[in-house]
Amino acid sequence: MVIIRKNTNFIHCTPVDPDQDLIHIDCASHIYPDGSVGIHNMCFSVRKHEIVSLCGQNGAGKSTLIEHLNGLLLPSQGDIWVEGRSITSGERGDLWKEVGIVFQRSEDQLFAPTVLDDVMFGLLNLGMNHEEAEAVARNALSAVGAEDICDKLPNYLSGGQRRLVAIAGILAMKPRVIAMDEPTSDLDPIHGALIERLIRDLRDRFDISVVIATHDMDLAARLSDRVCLVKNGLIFAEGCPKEIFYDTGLIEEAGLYLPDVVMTYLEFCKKRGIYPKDHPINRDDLVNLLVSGLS
Ligand SMILES: Nc1ncnc2c1ncn2[C@@H]1O[C@H](COP(=O)(O)OP(=O)(O)OP(=O)(O)O)[C@@H](O)[C@H]1O
Repeated sequence: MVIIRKNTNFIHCTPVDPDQDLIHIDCASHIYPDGSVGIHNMCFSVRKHEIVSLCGQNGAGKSTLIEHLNGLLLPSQGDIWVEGRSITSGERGDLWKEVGIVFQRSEDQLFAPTVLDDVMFGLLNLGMNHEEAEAVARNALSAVGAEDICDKLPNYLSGGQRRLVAIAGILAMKPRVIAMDEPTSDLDPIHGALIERLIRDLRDRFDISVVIATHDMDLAARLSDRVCLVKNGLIFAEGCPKEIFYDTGLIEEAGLYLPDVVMTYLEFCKKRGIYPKDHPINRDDLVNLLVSGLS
């Protein structure tokens, strides 16, 4: 079911289901010091064992929302609950362990002398001994395919390599939720595919929920359990990819484009004079449909 929210009628919601919602944000507003509106009437939950995408144009409010997930930013009006605990009224000192953020500009995240030191930094801060921290860090680097650059200086890494190291640093901390701002935007296709696989693994093997902010509708369609459309600081619609991406009016309202698979299928149906009743959302779905023959 697609949930539609109107800008004007915000109804504050208390945590809907503390057993399912790892994070629940009920943010009437986030106003930056210069008066810019980052968030306006945003209600958002991260549930257990899911990949959820935030899709919207530049300036829609995706990064602002992501920075609320671990209390880096707080609502000007409203509250955030992490596993049922309000973080504006309670202690938020250890939130960075539970919710890791991989920023769009990964270079802002790396500061240690070597890649390995960087990934070990948070683990040592947690009190892990050096040997154990090194083993965990090497595992995390290997999970993202960056084990061969562990002795390099972060300053000398390419943009894509920095992204991989930043993800490894967060992964090593084993948080409950990882939020990624444009996770594949500066990666080559091989590393992009590796990160895509890793995001699925985070959910399926490590039971970490993943929030992705992206303009890449193909990525969102392939990966997401749930898609949230963001505009003017508000999530104005959310649902599963098949519902959201086959609602062309909603996608247009968000100022986005349809994923390639959806566009191809709709054009194919139009040319054949077929009603588009199936909703393939990734390439495999589409190929299987075409092979089995459309009726
Ligand atoms: N530090 C800041 N100070 C003032 N205004 C800000 C700041 N960061 C973001 N904004 C404003 O808040 C609004 C939402 O920006 P945000 O970065 O969250 O959008 P976004 O959807 O992540 O965009 P993009 O896809 O370009 O990264 C924009 O109007 C932006 O100009």
